[in-house]
Amino acid sequence: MESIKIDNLESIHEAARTFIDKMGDATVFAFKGEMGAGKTTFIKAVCEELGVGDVINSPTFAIVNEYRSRSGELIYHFDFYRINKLEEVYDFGYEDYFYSGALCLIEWPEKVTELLPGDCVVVNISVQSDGSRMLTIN
Ligand SMILES: Nc1ncnc2c1ncn2[C@@H]1O[C@H](COP(=O)(O)OP(=O)(O)OP(=O)(O)O)[C@@H](O)[C@H]1O
Repeated sequence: MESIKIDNLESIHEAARTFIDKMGDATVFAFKGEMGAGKTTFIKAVCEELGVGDVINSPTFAIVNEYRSRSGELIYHFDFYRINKLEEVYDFGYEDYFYSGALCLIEWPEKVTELLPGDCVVVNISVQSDGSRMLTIN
């Protein structure tokens, strides 16, 4: 397990670069954390560091947003918060995304636990008493 501390919003890009350095060959990342923990904010910083030029928003209404990195690689950003039944994810064709080899950054993976690939990396984001965030990577 590795940890990255994010002291404040000013240092989030530095934390995102540290995270990118640790990603290795993994492609599917599940970001867990309570509402407001900072999942969207951190994913946005990671995407910006990867050179995504598009606007990065939580895809709450779309389930998935698709971006391209500076080097042209596909990035999928999921938010499964509104998923109520796994069938909704089957219908949407999750395998085409999770097993595509493209980078998948997932918010609310708890909603689709059964469908996540075995080699999915879990990233927990927790709010500390001083407002900083602690990322733990498993
Ligand atoms: N590292 C950080 N330091 C300080 N504030 C932060 C940090 N990360 C996020 N925030 C702030 O916390 C708030 C919630 O962040 P964000 O929307 O990213 O949370 P979330 O985990 O995606 O929430 P939800 O599950 O509701 O989508 C925002 O106002 C954001 O600016």
